[in-house]
Amino acid sequence: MQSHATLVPEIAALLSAIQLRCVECSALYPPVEAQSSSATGLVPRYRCECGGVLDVELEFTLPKQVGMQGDEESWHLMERASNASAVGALWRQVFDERASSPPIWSISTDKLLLDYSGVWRYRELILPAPERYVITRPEGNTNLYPVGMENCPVGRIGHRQIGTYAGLELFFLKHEGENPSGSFKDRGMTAGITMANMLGASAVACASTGNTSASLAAYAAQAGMRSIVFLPAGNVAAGKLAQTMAYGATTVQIEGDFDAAMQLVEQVCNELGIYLLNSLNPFRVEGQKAIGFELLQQLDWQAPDWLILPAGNLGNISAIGKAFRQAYDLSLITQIPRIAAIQAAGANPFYQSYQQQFQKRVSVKADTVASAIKIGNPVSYARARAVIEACDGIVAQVTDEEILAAKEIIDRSGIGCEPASAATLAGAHKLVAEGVIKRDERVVGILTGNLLKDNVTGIPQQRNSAVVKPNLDAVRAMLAQ
Ligand SMILES: N[C@@H](CCOP(=O)(O)O)C(=O)O
Repeated sequence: MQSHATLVPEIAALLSAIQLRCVECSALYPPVEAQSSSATGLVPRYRCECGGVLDVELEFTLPKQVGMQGDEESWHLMERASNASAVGALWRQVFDERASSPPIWSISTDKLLLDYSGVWRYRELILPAPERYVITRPEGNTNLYPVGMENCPVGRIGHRQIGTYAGLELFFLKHEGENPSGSFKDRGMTAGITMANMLGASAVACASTGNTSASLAAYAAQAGMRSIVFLPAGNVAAGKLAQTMAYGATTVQIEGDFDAAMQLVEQVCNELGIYLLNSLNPFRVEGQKAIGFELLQQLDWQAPDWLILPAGNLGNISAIGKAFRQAYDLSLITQIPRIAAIQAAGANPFYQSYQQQFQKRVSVKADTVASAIKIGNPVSYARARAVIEACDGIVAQVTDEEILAAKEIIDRSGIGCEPASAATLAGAHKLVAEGVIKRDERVVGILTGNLLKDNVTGIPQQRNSAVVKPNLDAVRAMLAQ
C-alpha cells in the first residue's frame, strides 16, 4: 500500500470525512492509520481495540446538479429543509434520474458509467469515491420477480408456484445471483476493491465458502491486483472453486472449516499488509447496502412489510438493515421493513442466540448442504443483532430437507438458485404457515446466488435422464412412458 504521505489529496480528504464506529463500544476510528512500524506506512482498521466490528459513518450530501433551478443559496436552503418529505423527494429524484437509462450501456455515452451500476447509482450513500478510482463491471440491476399468488402476471404461471408454496399473495424475489460473478458479493466487492484501489493496495485476500472468493478474484483481476483466497478444503462447490481459480486467485485450501479460514485470513492480512475483503471490512458492507436501495427503488420506494434472506456470515442482514434505516432517515421511504433472517438448522448460531433474546453469543460446528451459509461463528453477529432488534425482525431456522424442497420449487419455476438461497423460500413457507407473516403482507425475498454455483446439490443428475436411440420411434416410446 502507499504510505499515508503519498495518498493523493482528494483521497486523503475523502477518508477524513469517514469514521468507523465500533458496533460494541461505540469507539471511533479513522479508516486508515499511519504507522511507522508498518512496511507500508498505512494500516487499514478492521476491528476496534475491544475486538468489536466497525461500521462506516459518513454524512450524506445531495449532489447539486439535480432538480435545482435556483442559485446556490436556495440549494442549501432546500438541502436543510425542515420538510423531510421534500428532502426525500430530492433524493428519489437523483436516483430515479440515474436509473432512467436502461441497464445496458454504450461506451460512447457521455452519461457517467457509475449511473449504470446498481451500486454506484447510490454512491452518495455508499462511498463517494472519485470516478477514476472506481472498479465496476457494472454490477447490480438484478431482477425483482413478482411471484406471489396475486401479483404474478399470467405470463409467469410457472413463477406463481413459488407464491403458492410460500402462501403469499404479494411476493417478490430479488435474484442477486444475476450479478456479474453470480452472487450478491459483487455489490460489496466493487466498494471494497475501490477502497483498496484508493489506498494503493496491490494484493487483496478473503476467506470464503466460494462466492466471496469468486467475486474477489474477478474484481481483483479487473483491477490488476493479486488475489489470495483461503477456502475450507473439500467444502467449496465446484462452480465456485472453478470461477475463483479461472479468475487467477492464489487458492489456499486449509484443513479446517470456514470459521478457521476466517480467523487465519484476518491474521495473515494484518501481519502481511494484504487488504482484507471479507465483510469484516466495513466498506464491503457499505456496497451490499445497494441491494436494499435497489429493491426499494424497484418498488417505487414503497417499502415492503418484510424482507426474508438467508443468514450465514450475517453481512447481508447488516447491510440491508442499515440501508433500510438510512432510506427511512432520508425520507426515501416511510416505513422500515421487518427482516426475517433464515438459518440452516445445522448452522444456526444466530438463531440460537435469538432464542435466548441475544443474551449470549453462540457459536456452533456448522453442518448443512447449503455450503454458502455453513458458518458457525458469523463475523457480523453484532451488526446483525442490532438490525434485528431495531426493525423488530426475527430469526428462524429450516432443515436441509426444507431447503432442498424449496430449491426444487424455485428451480422448476425457471428461476433457479443455489441451495443457500432457497432458505429464503423455505423460511417464507414456514413463517406464513406459523402465522408470523400474514398471507396478504408485501414480502421481498433475496436469492443470493446463481443455480450454476453448485451443480450437484439438489439437482437431478444426468445419469437419471433417458438415453434413447436417435430415431423418432424411440423418442415416441420414451415420451409415452
Ligand atoms: N458465504 C460467504 C462467506 C464469507 O462471507 P463474507 O461475508 O465475508 O463475504 C462466501 O461466499 O464466502
